Amino acid sequence: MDLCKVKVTAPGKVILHGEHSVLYGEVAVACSIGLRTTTIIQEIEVTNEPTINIIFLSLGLNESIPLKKVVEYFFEPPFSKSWKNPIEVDHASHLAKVNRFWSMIKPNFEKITEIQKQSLRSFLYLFSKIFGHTDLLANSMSVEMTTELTIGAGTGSSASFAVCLVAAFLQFLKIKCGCNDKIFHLEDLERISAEAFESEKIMHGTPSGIDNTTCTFGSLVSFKKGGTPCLLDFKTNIRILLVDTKVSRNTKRLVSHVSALKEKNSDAVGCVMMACGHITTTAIKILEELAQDEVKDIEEKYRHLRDLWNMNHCLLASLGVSHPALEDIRASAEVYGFGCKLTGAGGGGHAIILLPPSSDQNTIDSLMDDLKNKGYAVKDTRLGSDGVSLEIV
Ligand SMILES: Nc1ncnc2c1ncn2[C@@H]1O[C@H](COP(=O)(O)OP(=O)(O)O)[C@@H](O)[C@H]1O
Ligand SMILES: C[C@@](O)(CCOP(=O)(O)O)CC(=O)O
Repeated sequence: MDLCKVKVTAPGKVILHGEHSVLYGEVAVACSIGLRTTTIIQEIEVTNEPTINIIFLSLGLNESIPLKKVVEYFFEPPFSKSWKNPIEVDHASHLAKVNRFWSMIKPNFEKITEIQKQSLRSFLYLFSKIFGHTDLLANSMSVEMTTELTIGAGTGSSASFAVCLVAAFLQFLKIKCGCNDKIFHLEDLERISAEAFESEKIMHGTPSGIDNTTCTFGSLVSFKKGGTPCLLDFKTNIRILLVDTKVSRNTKRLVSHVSALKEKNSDAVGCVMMACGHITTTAIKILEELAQDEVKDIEEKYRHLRDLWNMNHCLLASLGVSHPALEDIRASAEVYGFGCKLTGAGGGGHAIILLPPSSDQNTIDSLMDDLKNKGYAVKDTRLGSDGVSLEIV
């Protein structure tokens, strides 16, 4: 049999509306973006002991572990030659087993960075869960991961990472089982999102599920606390600038800040949250209209969206989750008449700037230059890119 090679990409995401207010019961909406993570799995003919080579380029991580040890430690009969029956494991005990394995195989595991530890834990958790009842792995394999996303800055790098890994493992398994599918079907996507959610739990404890859903399916996902993320049945292709303040922020701290503010000003903060909810609902309606085949008054709709982005930002700023760098970016966008808001928890992280289709490229270039000269990182990308995809290799 030929040596197997699989290449998969998955998008990152931004929260368009509903950050913070989602925690108080309001609807939020997230959207995939055109910046992607890529995973390549390649089988390598065995010359001696087979190994799994983990190469996470964005983390400067290159680890090699003996395949035999992984198989002995995690794999269990009954062995199957089908990819179709996902294995259920108890999350906490499987993760504890993964942690024990890493401490055993890599005695300095506790000394590497927390970011690297998280990625290695997730990797082995997913690998052993997906391949754990198969006896199809004999050769060495390399798993290489790269990303266009900034890691740890609210644009869904962890979900994009997990979705890519699961999708690549699943496709690898399918090929090993003799299946020649060249696309992911709905049941594959549902499984990819569900398995990636387990990795999100490793990274975040109690994730909402909005990130893994958005990075798997692409496009727009709405979400209410305590509910299941809902895939909106329309696509968008809006151009944005994604601006990285390079100011690190702590989501938990910002969430606590808002909660303390609400304790003291329950009605006022309640009204702000409700206003954010109204903005989300109106924005979804406009996005839905913009996704129709024949759209009337496009420019007017973009002006309306711009107002909603600006209003949403100011409401978030009133909660104390903006930052001078975010305000600076907004001021630059305002000079050119563009709408702009923080995305995610705020306090730094990223801002998004809405670019209507009529925007003049020279104007966009000038704005980008202004922002770069001020020290921000700027990416020109689109909202609503495809979800996880198989690439031909
Ligand atoms: N390309 C990647 N390669 C390896 N690990 C990654 C990659 N992207 C993200 N991660 C993992 O995801 C974690 C980032 O999660 P998080 O802090 O939630 O950031 P984000 O908001 O970007 O998802 C990192 O600590 C790292 O463990
Ligand atoms: C502030 C919050 O609403 C969004 C956090 O977004 P991010 O992880 O900073 O992208 C928190 C949450 O929804 O869990």
